[in-house]
Amino acid sequence: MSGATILIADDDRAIRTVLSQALGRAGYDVRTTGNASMLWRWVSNGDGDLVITDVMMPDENGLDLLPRIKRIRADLPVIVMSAQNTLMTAVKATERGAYEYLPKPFDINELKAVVQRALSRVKERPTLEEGAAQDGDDMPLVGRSPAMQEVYRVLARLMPTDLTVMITGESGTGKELVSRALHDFGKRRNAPFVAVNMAAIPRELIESELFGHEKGAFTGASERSSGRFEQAQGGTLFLDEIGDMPIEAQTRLLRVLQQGEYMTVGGRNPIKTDVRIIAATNQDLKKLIKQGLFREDLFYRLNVVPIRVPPLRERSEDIPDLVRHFLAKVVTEGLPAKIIDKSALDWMKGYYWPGNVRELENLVRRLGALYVEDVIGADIIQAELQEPAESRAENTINRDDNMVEAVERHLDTYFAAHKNSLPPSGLYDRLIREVERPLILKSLEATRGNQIRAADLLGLNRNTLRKKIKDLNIQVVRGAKD
Ligand SMILES: Nc1ncnc2c1ncn2[C@@H]1O[C@H](COP(=O)(O)OP(=O)(O)OP(=O)(O)O)[C@@H](O)[C@H]1O
Repeated sequence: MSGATILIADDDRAIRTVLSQALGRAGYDVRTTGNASMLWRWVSNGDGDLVITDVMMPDENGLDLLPRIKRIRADLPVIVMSAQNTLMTAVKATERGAYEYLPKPFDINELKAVVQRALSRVKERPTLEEGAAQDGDDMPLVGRSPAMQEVYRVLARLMPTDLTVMITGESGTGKELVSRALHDFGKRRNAPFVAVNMAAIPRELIESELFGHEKGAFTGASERSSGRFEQAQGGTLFLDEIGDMPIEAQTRLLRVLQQGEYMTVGGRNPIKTDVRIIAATNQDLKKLIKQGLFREDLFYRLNVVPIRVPPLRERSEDIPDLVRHFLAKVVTEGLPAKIIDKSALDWMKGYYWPGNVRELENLVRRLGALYVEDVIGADIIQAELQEPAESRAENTINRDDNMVEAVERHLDTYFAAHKNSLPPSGLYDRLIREVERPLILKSLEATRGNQIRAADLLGLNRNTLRKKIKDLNIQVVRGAKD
């Protein structure tokens, strides 16, 4: 729709200039203003085919103007750009009827593509009623890094839809929190959110857990029982650790996604279902597909919109905000208030965070519970977390060392870091766990996930190994062919 008129409101002259040049060159008529009142005047006069507005302007917040624009000109697409890059800005912009939300800084070509899309589809997007969004303090997801903003942008676009979503990310990155945000701010928010963790349910019970069972369907089924699909009716079903779903249950799930109905275990009549599915995994599903452990057709049904939650090490700039958030949270749990100083924060930014945000949250809780110091410095953090990412390579066991020497050196550093005090109690278990985890992981790798052979290799009883795998939260890729 070349020749269309675009109205731009931003109090930053440089942005106005860049946008008006780029869009002018693309063949649009562009009008710019530095305040919201001029924009409102143009819109109420019926001018313009599309609006691009900033949020913070000297006379009014662009997000407050948005519902008024939509009330008088519902079809006018509005693109909101903002440097206030929180999930709530993205959610509010979407809820109030923005066509698109672009966190600053953005790529000018991306903006041009959005403008083109908006003008070729001048049609009102479904908007949500207002009132769901809350401000600042209750922010469900903390962090304003570019990596998280991208997540927020996708979330905001998905909220008014029922699309199936697949959330991937390492353990502890916040996948469940993302799925909750999608539900809590989406159109199903008044209906149930039901979360099921595939890894936590015995495999033989998963189908009955999800779809329910009839009385007498199997030994022990003395009563009819409703499944999670029934409990989530009208709402959202969050299928966590989807890679652990047994293949028979996958077939059943695929049928639900294809036909919108399912049968209980032992049941004869199909039951209609209206549930939004959000799946999550920290495994590589493509690898599981190759190994015949995950159905490819189910993968494509679930992977309609993929969201990757980045590991914490890729967004270390979020660490200070997250630390502040967790410090405030532990105070509400009755633990003393602490300050984590800048040297400590800097050190944390260089750490690898294998357990991601969960590890950070647990660390903050430990600091509150175990240390008498009001101000926590880098030495304490270092002792708690052992070693920063950069020094990891130097500190790992030197190939020429024997293990005893390496462990001794490691412990010397650990004790030295505590200077005149002792490390927190529980050292024995902590250290053994640290050795146990890689030992079991490597043994499973060597036996390609075969637990019987791994138990044999380790000289452990099979049940003991199984329990350790569970306790240490180790993901086993099962069934790989030798
Ligand atoms: N961005 C965030 N802001 C605030 N808290 C967060 C954030 N991300 C994660 N958390 C917190 O970290 C912990 C782990 O998050 P969550 O359970 O959502 O991770 P997950 O990726 O689903 O983990 P797993 O794969 O192990 O199930 C939770 O206590 C959650 O509240």
